[in-house]
Amino acid sequence: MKMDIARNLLNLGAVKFSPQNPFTYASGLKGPIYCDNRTILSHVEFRDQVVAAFIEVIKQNKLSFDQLGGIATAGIPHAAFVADRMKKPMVYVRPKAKDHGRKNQVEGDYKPGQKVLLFEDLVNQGASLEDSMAGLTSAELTCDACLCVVDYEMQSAKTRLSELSIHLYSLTDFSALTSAAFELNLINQDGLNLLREWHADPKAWSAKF
Ligand SMILES: O=P(O)(O)OC[C@H]1O[C@H](OP(=O)(O)OP(=O)(O)O)[C@H](O)[C@@H]1O
Ligand SMILES: O=C(O)c1cc(=O)[nH]c(=O)[nH]1
Repeated sequence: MKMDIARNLLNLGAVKFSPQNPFTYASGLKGPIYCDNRTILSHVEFRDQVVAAFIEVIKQNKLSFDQLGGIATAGIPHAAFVADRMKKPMVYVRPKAKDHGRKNQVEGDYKPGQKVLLFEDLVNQGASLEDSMAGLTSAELTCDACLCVVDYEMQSAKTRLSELSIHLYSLTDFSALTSAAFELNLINQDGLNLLREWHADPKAWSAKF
């Protein structure tokens, strides 16, 4: 499944490589790859495949939850499509609480003690997931798992998630994306080496720019 989803993302043009003029990420770090999972929403066949793959992961791993939870913004549509297909309730989590209205960070109708299964589009450093966990905890909700389309398999995110006792399930990851990109001749051996160098130490790589 991971290679198939990776090939489809690459064939859609959702993944861009720009080592000379790197992307700036949500964390502020710079890096040579950007995967725009938001483009999945515009491609109905692939979007259906992604929804089906998420549901397969939930069923195969017998994941239990009271509500599905989308992480704002890019995780929300995935949670919404799956919630609709499975006929399950859903909430979404803002990066921080609103400072007006009901001042919520978690939006929806929920009760203290309920368990949320989170959806994120991509996990890089894991900060967005950590912020969402803090929001769930403040709202007296629990969570022990998150589903994402792409996991960059960063050591910093692994450490963070293990401290938060969150199990991450991904439809594809850095390893599959780079293997598929090489296989499809979108990157050559030098490109692959550069991506691996970035992945081994993203902070040191970013500091060069
Ligand atoms: O694991 P992290 O290092 O936190 O990075 C991943 C996050 O960054 C992106 O969100 P972005 O801030 O671009 O906002 P969006 O979801 O509203 O597009 C992405 O959608 C993840 O939420
Ligand atoms: O870290 C990020 O902000 C990030 C990386 C990436 O490849 N795609 C994305 O949407 N966000």
